[in-house]
Amino acid sequence: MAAVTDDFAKKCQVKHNDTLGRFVVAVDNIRAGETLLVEEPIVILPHLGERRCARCLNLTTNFCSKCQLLPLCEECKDHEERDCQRLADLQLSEEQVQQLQDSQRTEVQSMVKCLLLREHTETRSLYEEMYQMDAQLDARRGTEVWNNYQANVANPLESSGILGKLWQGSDLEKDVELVQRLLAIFDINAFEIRAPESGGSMRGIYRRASLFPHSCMPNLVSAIDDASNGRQLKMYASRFIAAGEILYNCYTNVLLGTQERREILKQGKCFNCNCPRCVDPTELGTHMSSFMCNNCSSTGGYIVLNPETNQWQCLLNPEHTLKREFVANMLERAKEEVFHARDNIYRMELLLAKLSRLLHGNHYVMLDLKQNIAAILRQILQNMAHRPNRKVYERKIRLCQEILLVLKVLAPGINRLKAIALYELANTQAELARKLYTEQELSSTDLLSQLQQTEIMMRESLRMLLFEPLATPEGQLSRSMMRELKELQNDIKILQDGDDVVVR
Ligand SMILES: C[S@@+](CC[C@H](N)C(=O)[O-])C[C@H]1O[C@@H](n2cnc3c(N)ncnc32)[C@H](O)[C@@H]1O
Repeated sequence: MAAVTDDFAKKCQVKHNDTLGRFVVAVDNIRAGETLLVEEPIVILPHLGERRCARCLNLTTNFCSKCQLLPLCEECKDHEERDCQRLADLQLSEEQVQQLQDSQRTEVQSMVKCLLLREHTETRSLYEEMYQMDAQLDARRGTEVWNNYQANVANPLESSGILGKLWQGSDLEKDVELVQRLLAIFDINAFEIRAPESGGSMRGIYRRASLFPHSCMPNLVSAIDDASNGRQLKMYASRFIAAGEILYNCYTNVLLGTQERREILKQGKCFNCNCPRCVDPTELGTHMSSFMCNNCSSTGGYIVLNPETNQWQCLLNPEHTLKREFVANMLERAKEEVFHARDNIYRMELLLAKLSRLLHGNHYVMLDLKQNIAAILRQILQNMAHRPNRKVYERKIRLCQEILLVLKVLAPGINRLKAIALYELANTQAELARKLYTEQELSSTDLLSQLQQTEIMMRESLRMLLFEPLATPEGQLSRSMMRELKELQNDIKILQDGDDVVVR
């Protein structure tokens, strides 16, 4: 566990300042796609409210019958012997065990898993490194999260007697905030990793990767290989990085608006993000949080949150404003409507048309709708029994182009979302061109030119995805794209040789 490549030591330097705490800078120039770090997690934890088998990480409600303190699913016979034995040796009473197994207290098991790292000489240094991570205790003390953790994790651990028994003879008991510190370290430093079941996720704590500060315009990409239970993390440069530049990861979803991203970072990670995107009310001209100005919409007037006045004001005429409560209520309603329209393409298209009178076409709520519509169109196009007509292809192409335009600004360089949107666009354009050619609505010269354009997009997408570890869904996609690209190149060659019958 927790092996790390030498690249980090060679290419990165850890520094400290008052704003960022510890952060990392590039020692030398770094090429786009260059790997900086390959690292295994110190520990893998379930999300709050979930329990996962200590052996296979599948969701379970069962516990190991020997130690009774760590979850073990029905399929797995045992978990790590030294952990099991150490816990069994504590000889907790039935009542104490019950207290710790309470279904409201799932974080207790995560804490036990981490405390066990300290118990073995092989893993003690990992525990100590984890303990040094940023915890932001001053910002968290007395908050709702703190109080919940106190009631559901710290107090039960304390009163069950497990801490006293584990720490007998050491002075750890004097550290009255130790449990809160570790819980805060999980919240502030964890990376989201894929769980064994489809769509599920878990948390991973990584020694070096947790040192990278956040920017909503990062210059790094993180990818977690989930081929095995190892969940190896790779961090690579998304663009050229000059020596001395700070290396930034992104802790949030780039397809959220500034207020939402900042709120997540403030609540979850205890800092105010002041990256170039967060301080620009137009979000680098994408208008991902902008409203239409009723008075100036014909002349391109958009209402944005003016950082100086803290009011929603039109960029063309600051007299035109929206009340903060109106903005908040409107967005809440819009998100609810999007949620209810999900899976129904007609309702989503109607909602998109309705919201376009209020929100900029790139507003993050609009982009969410567009992504959902594009996903349904993909399913329709994949099922030829639907006999999709030209308009379906054209609609999907348009949506992919609109999403891509925003991503090109927000995520310059290598980016997974951009690569996938580009692939979706290329693929749909090629399918439409082939369909039109078969229906004799496109000449072989036009088909050739369309397929050549598609090839350029496909190669660009593949160029980005090839940096992904093979065992990730994106890594797998890149392998199937290579096959598609070969077929495409084959068709292009046939058309160039003038043997168009084969392509039909
Ligand atoms: C995962 S840790 C990063 C490493 C941390 N600075 C340290 O000293 O260990 C996340 C914490 O770093 C700080 N941080 C990261 N990015 C920041 C940013 N853009 N602005 C201010 N603080 C930031 C915040 O305190 C945040 O809770």
